[in-house]
Amino acid sequence: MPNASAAKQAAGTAAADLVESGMTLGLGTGSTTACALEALGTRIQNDGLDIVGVPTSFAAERLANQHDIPLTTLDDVPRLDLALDGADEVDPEGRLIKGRGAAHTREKVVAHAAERFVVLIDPSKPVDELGHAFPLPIEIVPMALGPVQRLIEQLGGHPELRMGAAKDGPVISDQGLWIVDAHLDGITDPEALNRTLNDQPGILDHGLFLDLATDILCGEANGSVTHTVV
Ligand SMILES: O=C[C@H](O)[C@H](O)[C@H](O)COP(=O)(O)O
Repeated sequence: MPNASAAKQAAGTAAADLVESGMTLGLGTGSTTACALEALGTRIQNDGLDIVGVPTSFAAERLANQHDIPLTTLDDVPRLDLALDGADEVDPEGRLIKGRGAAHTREKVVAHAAERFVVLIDPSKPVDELGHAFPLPIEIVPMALGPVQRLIEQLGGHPELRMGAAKDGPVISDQGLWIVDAHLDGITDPEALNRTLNDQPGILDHGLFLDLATDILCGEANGSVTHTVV
């Protein structure tokens, strides 16, 4: 992946090194996980690594195909050995914000099905408190836009319907739904917000990932990687 930073490459390579033949994998979405998929493709080609993966998005599916990574679904493989994925923010307790690429709903399904959920980041991702650097992505049924926007305002935040860069109108997720980015200026109680959002009709899922990460691999620009077990 020539455009990825050295830090992302380091995290991606370290993640691929955790993989053993016979494993079932969750294949995450984003630029950091793309480095891991490329490294896995190289191991398949050079070492005959025997794996099968469940992709978390159409983008991940296409990348996996490019790297000759065999694919399956959670219909056929109920548990995964390892899920590899990126994050937008990681707090000191290993709680995450994900979904800058609007893939968080499938990513959460896959992470939840995995024995280990390995999060690949670079030094720009660790934060003291979630929700300052990135808004919280919320995938919604389009007709629930008004109620969800009002909920975010009641929570003291600012909702923004995500608009397409390459098309007019809202970004459409892989599920055909819309994304509202909740600008919250800090999430002081992620567990309470998680419960509130999970209780709101019309929300399919949101980008708070709590109690899911088991390992954080943080790549550095010099090629070293810090492995934190959560
Ligand atoms: O929807 C996108 C995903 O949650 C990504 O895993 C996340 O945004 C991190 O992406 P990147 O590795 O490109 O920073």
